[in-house]
Parts: sequence; C-alpha cells; structure tokens
Amino acid sequence: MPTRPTTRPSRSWVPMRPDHPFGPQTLPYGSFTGPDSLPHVGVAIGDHILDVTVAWRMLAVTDEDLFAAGSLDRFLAAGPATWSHVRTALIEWLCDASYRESVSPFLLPAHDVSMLLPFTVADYADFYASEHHAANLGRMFRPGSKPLTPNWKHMPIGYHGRAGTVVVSGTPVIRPRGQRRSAAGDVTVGPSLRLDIEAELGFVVGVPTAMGETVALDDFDSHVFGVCLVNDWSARDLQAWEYVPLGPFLGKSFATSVSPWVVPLSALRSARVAPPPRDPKPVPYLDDSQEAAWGLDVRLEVALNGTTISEPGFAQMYWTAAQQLAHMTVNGARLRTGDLFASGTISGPTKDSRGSLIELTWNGLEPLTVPGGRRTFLEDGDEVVITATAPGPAGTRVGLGEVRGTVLPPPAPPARSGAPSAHEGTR
Ligand SMILES: O=C(O)/C=C/C(=O)CC(=O)CC(=O)O
Ligand SMILES: [Ca+2]
Ligand SMILES: [Mg+2]
Repeated sequence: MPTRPTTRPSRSWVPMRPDHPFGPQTLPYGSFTGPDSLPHVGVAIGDHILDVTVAWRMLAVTDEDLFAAGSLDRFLAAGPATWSHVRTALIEWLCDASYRESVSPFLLPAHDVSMLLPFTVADYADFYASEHHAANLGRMFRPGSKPLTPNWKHMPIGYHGRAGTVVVSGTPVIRPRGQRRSAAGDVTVGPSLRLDIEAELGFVVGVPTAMGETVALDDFDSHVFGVCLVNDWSARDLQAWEYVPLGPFLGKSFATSVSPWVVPLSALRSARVAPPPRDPKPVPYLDDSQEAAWGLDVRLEVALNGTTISEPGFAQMYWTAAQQLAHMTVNGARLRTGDLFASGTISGPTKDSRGSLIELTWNGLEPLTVPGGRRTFLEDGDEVVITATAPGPAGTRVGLGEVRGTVLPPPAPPARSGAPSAHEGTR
C-alpha cells in the first residue's frame, strides 16, 4: 500500500465553505458551453468554474493549446507529465492570492453554465466487479445454479457497451423498447417494464496503446487519467430474455449516464485502500499481491425522487481498476484516448448498500416507498441522482459530483407496425 500524503492542500482564495467537496483538493475537469456558445474546458472550484480554455491561453507560459477544442480529449492524450504540470499550475492559480486579480475574470458561477460530455467516448466497457452484486444477480437470473459463475473469481467479467449512447448527467433517459418474455412464455415487444439503474464508477483512459500491447498492473497510472460517476441504466426484462448466450445487448445499450466532472486519480490518493483478499490467487497478469494494489474508498449515495435509497461503498470491490485494465488488454486489444471502462454495479453486503433496484427490491418482490409512491422498477418521470465523495488529504472530502437522469416515456411506435396492442403488451 502506498503511504497516504498528509499535507493539507492550501486554501483557495475563491470564496467557498471550508468543507466544500470541490475545494482545491479536488479540481475536477469538465466541459461546458462557454459565453461564446462554444465548448470550453472548465475546472470546478467551490461553486465556480474556472474557464480553463481561456485562462490557459492568457496565463500559461506554453505554446501548447491543450484546451482550445473545449473537450478533454487533447489533454487526456497528453499523459501523466502534462496532467501533473497542469494540476500544479491550477493549484497555484487558485490558492496563491497573488493570482486573484489575473484569474478572477475567468471564474463563472457554476449554476449559470450547462455542462457537456467532457470527452469523446472511444470504447465503452462495463465490468461486474462487486462480488455482492454478482451473487445477488446470479441468484435472481440463474436460480438453481451457484450464484457466481465458475470464471468469476478468475477474471474480471465484463462486456463491451455502446460508446455512442454514453450521455452527460442531466440528459433525459427515454424508456427503451424491446422484446421481453412473460412468465407464461409469451414474447412481446414494448416499452421495458423493468427499467433499472446501476451505480458505478467509470475510469477514463488518456494514453493509448498500440495493437498487441498489454498494460501490466503497475502501468495503470501511465494510462488512466481519472474517474467519473456512471449510471448504467438497464432494462431487466430485455436483458433477461436476450443475454444467453452472448451477454447484454439492447438491455443496456440505450443510455449510460456519466457525471460531467472527471476527477483526476491524483486527487484520490488519500482514498486508496487495500483491496479485499482474493481466493483463489489470480493468474499472474492479475496477481497484485506483490504490487502496491489499491481500491478506492469512494462512498456513493443513490437518490430516487429526492429520497436516499442506497449508500454503496466502492472499497469492497473484488477486482481493482488496474486488474480490469490488465484484463482488457491481455489479448493485445489496443486502448484509445477516451476509452471508458466502468466498474460494474457497486453493491455492498447490506441491503441499504445495493447499487440497483433489482437488488434493492429483490426482483420486484419488496417494493420501496419513495416520493411518487411505491416502486419496484422506475416509472416515467422518476429522477435518479447518484453522488459520491472520497477522503481527501488532511480530513478534506473529495467530491465526485453527481450523475442525474429523469425517465421519459418512449415515443409512439412507428405507424407501419400497425395496431401495437397485440405485441406491445401492457405497462
Ligand atoms: O449476471 C448477469 O447475468 C447480469 C449482470 C448484470 O446485469 C450486471 C452488469 O451489467 C454488470 C454490472 O454492472 O455489474
Ligand atoms: Ca453495469
Ligand atoms: Mg448502459
């Protein structure tokens, strides 16, 4: 385990409450619509956003216009030396009061701006790294079999998702349509009747690899820039009918929401914790017993219509992000800047730490009561907000912000499908 740095980050001269999760210990990066209506890169500081696209041009003593395009893409690709150089400059600008006059003009009130998807999502993969979640889903999807499949403790199980439907927090989620099979065995087409959430962390790749290259466990920090929050919306009825034999397809490809802020790994050093013990010992490329292996003590909160329904903790995840990246590249598949891989649903051992509704309501048998009524799965109009924080240096908290989404009804089916009633089923 690496030692925890204990130096307190300097206070910022930007006015904010002292325990603000977006204090100078955090400095997450995002993209927003600037005053000129174009995308700009911003860094959150308290309740403000520093317009980095403009500030970098005016203040940085470098020719490199890293942030001109208004997305994080070029910065992500630039790699660890640049990430660290920029963070050092930002800390100086925002904590050294002698910069107040030169930097203040580039601060905007955060509530005035609209946030954009922070980077171009290249490939999107989603893992399944919580033992509690995997066992719960196994019990519900495969009753009569062992909860964990025989491969689960040998490799981080995952699937490739749909990068083009990754959306920024706040984007409405349209209830997906698709095939589902009733308990009686009838196959119908219609809006999902079992729309669910999955509370996850996403890891954002900056530095690419070439085809054939692999990323060893201890090379993780050379490639991965930071972390965001993910809600992997899931249509459980579509999923249950389609997933054998190739895994999730349309049940998870219609929308995946991410938080607008990407928190750099360097802000999460105080949140590193030892991963749980693994039994059996993983194969050599996944064996981190000789490495400075780490999980993250990120604590999430899931709210449905304004009421907290779960508080999952990331620290107990069985597989680490470094093991996931090593696994994802062991076959030589290349990484691209903007690859996003999510942890899998974060569920703990207790009922109030489960990261999906299918677990919280035990497959719909134990409804929850929230504003709006009793819920098993999501109704149209429901709003889900996932927030998270992690320990920062010297007693501070590092905020990961939030990922938010409201469910909208699907548009009417195309007219040429005729009278929908026979196959639409009912909601
Ligand atoms: O066990 C299954 O068949 C399905 C599991 C999931 O739906 C989980 C999934 O998408 C991965 C995760 O988020 O943990
Ligand atoms: Ca998932
Ligand atoms: Mg998804």
